[in-house]
Amino acid sequence: MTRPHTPTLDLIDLPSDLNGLSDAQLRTVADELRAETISTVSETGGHLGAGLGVVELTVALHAVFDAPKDKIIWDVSHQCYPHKILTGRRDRIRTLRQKDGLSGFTKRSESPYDCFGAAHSSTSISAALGFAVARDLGGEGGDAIAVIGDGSMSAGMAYEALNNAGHLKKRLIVILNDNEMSIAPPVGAMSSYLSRLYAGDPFQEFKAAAKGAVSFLPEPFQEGAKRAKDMLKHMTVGGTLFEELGFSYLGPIDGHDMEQLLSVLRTVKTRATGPILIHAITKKGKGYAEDRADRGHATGKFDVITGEQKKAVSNAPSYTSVFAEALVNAAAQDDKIVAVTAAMPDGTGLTKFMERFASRCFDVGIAEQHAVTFCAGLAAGGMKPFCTLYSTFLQRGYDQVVHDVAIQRLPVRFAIDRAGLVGADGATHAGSFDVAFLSNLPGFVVMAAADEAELVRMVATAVAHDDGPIAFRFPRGEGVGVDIPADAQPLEIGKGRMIREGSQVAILSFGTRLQEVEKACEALAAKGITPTVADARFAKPLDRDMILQLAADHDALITVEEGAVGGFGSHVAQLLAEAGVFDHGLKYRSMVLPDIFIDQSSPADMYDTAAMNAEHIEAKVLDVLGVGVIGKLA
Ligand SMILES: Cc1ncc(C[n+]2csc(CCOP(=O)(O)OP(=O)(O)O)c2C)c(N)n1
Ligand SMILES: CC(=O)[C@@H](O)[C@H](O)COP(=O)(O)O
Ligand SMILES: [Mg+2]
Repeated sequence: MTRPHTPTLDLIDLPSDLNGLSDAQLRTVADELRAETISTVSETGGHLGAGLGVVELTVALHAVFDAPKDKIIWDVSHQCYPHKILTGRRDRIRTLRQKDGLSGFTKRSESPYDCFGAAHSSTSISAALGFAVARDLGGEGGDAIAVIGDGSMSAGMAYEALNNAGHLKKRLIVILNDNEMSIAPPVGAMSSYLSRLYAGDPFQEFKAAAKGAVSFLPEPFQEGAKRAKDMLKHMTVGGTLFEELGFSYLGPIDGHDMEQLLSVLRTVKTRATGPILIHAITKKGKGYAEDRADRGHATGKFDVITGEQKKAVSNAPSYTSVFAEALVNAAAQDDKIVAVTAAMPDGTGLTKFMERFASRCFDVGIAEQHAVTFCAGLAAGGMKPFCTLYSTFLQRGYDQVVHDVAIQRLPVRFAIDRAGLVGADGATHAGSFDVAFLSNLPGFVVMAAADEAELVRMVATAVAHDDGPIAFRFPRGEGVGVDIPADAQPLEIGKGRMIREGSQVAILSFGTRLQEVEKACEALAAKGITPTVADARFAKPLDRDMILQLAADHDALITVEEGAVGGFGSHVAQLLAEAGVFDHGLKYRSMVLPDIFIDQSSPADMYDTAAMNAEHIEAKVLDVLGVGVIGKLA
């Protein structure tokens, strides 16, 4: 594609290069930065809308503040592409989200301008407050500035931070980037409250004008401050929730109006003493995707002129859609089934459920902790809640899983999407830990689907299981293309299944690595080795009989799972050890994700890094049998 013409942006390598530019030139930088962002994401895919919404804010922040001394902390940081372009990474920006390329999020190891890494939401105010306190205690840094979206303001952590900041009264700047969008349209009373703060005509008719803001302003010692004063006369001041929490509230301001932004930020920089919240109104997807339903939140590669996305042809339905359809079908039969998502109705497939059973589907906003305990309450109240979260985001609700669900043995059904390595979102989004952190909880049932037919069976199993918490996990992306049972029956709890009988070595798979195991077996067959293969289905309770029989019948047993150490394989090892099987010479190997955070790439490549693809399984079999190890894997 033709790269956009960016003569002014070409002058900028680092934020300090913005210093000599006039305000008019900064406006031009913003326009060119927007074009460069669109052009980049058209080649890489990724999070487009959020970045487009903060282009002006990014330029203004870097023009007014002095990063990396001043700490600019991007919440979630899916909006950080313009920031990366301005902070010495423009030459690599088209490697975004690719193997060995730039991360799609801020990452401390990538640049000193990424002072705090993120990808999960609502951490920025806490981190900024930490920087502010460190600074005041003699640590490094100047100003601490958190930029947080309206969607991310739904999470409890943001309020924990505001509460603490309002009390500590440190100089701290929070910019609330309010675009009235999360990934989906925002939900909740707080979202309505923010909208009320600028109800009507956002930037013209603000009644409760000058009082607080004017006292906050400097004498008009420069042009910018004069403009700021004129503007702030029209702002809503006084009585906001943020002020009650101890913040000065400035806003709402037009987050695309460079003049307003520069004026307000310069004023704040000069005058702020305590915590201050600037409420900026922006449009997600500004300048390219603002009219789309999703505002261009995330996209594949696309043609800039037509907007058409270059989609890979898929042969099988995604696991997510198979899950969603199975749940909708189950809910049609059972009116006790309810579904909960934490701001990911599309990502989890629950949109379908919402359309069909609106009163039984709840988008609670970005609030995983609440989602879990809300489900606990629903279960205690006699419903059958499906708490539908990505593995990585369930991490945030762990105490709730333990304290509110497991200890009370409440039958919350956890549908865990994005299990295992997810690809371009990288380490922050990998679903690596759920098997480990759920399987150690007394009374939990933990399942992993080997394919989409199994997933449907696990939905049926979860519906039927009223005896305590139950979880099933499945990966991002397409299924295998197997037939899906029309009338899936619940599985017997704690029973695995034999896939094929062989000899010498048994491979016990948990989850979708089963396809890689099958491929490995084909390669091994050519070498005259025919492993037994079983699908464990359950990490908890384990199929003790099957596992002990496999151990008795083979020289070696290998477990394979898409999770970190401490999960399925560790439980199998514990069983074998306790049963004294090792005393009789069984060779045991456990293939788990390695003890590193794996950076973004394709899932297949990430599993290659993890040494968990078919060739690695084949090598493991050869190794454990002492047959010799193949080529590059030696
Ligand atoms: C804890 C957590 N839950 C869910 C997500 C998925 N997620 C990423 S961005 C996003 C929406 C954020 O909305 P907002 O903060 O308003 O930013 P915007 O995209 O509108 O700029 C969500 C739900 C996440 N990153 N972290
Ligand atoms: C930034 C974020 O957390 C989400 O946008 C995430 O990238 C979505 O991932 P999926 O594409 O797997 O739904
Ligand atoms: Mg938003």
